[in-house]
Amino acid sequence: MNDIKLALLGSEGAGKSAVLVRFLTKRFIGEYASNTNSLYHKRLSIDGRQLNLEVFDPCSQSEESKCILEEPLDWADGFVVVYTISDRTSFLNAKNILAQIKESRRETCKGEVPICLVGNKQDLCHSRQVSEEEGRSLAQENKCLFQEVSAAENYLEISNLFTKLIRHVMEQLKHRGDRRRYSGSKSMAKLINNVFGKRRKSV
Ligand SMILES: Nc1nc2c(ncn2[C@@H]2O[C@H](COP(=O)(O)OP(=O)(O)OP(=O)(O)O)[C@@H](O)[C@H]2O)c(=O)[nH]1
Repeated sequence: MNDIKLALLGSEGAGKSAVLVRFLTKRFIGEYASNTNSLYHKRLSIDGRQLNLEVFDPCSQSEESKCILEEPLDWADGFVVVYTISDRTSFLNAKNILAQIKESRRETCKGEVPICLVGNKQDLCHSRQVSEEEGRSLAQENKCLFQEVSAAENYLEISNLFTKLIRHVMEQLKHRGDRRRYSGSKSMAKLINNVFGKRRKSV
């Protein structure tokens, strides 16, 4: 069984939890408790391979989150960076996050870091502040997948995007000798439990 670890990053309220829960459950839930860091678990089968997926969804509101970025950067095999198409600040933040990911992996990751950039809340295109082209260019500059989505309205696009990202992660892991910097005894679950209190979710 392959273990795949993903981290969701992005501005507060960009829709990280909404995008993730849409992928994991096919449902859209309007409001989420956003004052805790969460680690989601799901067993998946992709291309006939059984996978153990763990996804870290940090909250953006806590004091702890101001320093949380470093841990997922080390821990995750791949990243989902979310911004809101109707909020330019969230796009600029996504740009910074992409730069931080690249910087943190410069020495350790020989190939490309599997990342997908997600422009969420496509249903709010009447108040769009970031064009689709800008999103696509940023993704191209950073060699990552890109898709505009609406967690509120769509499942398929989000599902396809996660599937592509997971395939990319599986490819990268095949070529990596140092499969894990965090081994079982120092998993993200433990880190989260130790630092922030136990909060793990299975869906
Ligand atoms: N219209 C619209 N609203 C959305 C969409 N996705 C999320 N929202 C709303 O945006 C708000 C924030 O969504 P969350 O998923 O909690 O965002 P988050 O990035 O996890 O936020 P933090 O946990 O605070 O970091 C909620 O009110 C959601 O209902 C979307 O695709 N369209």
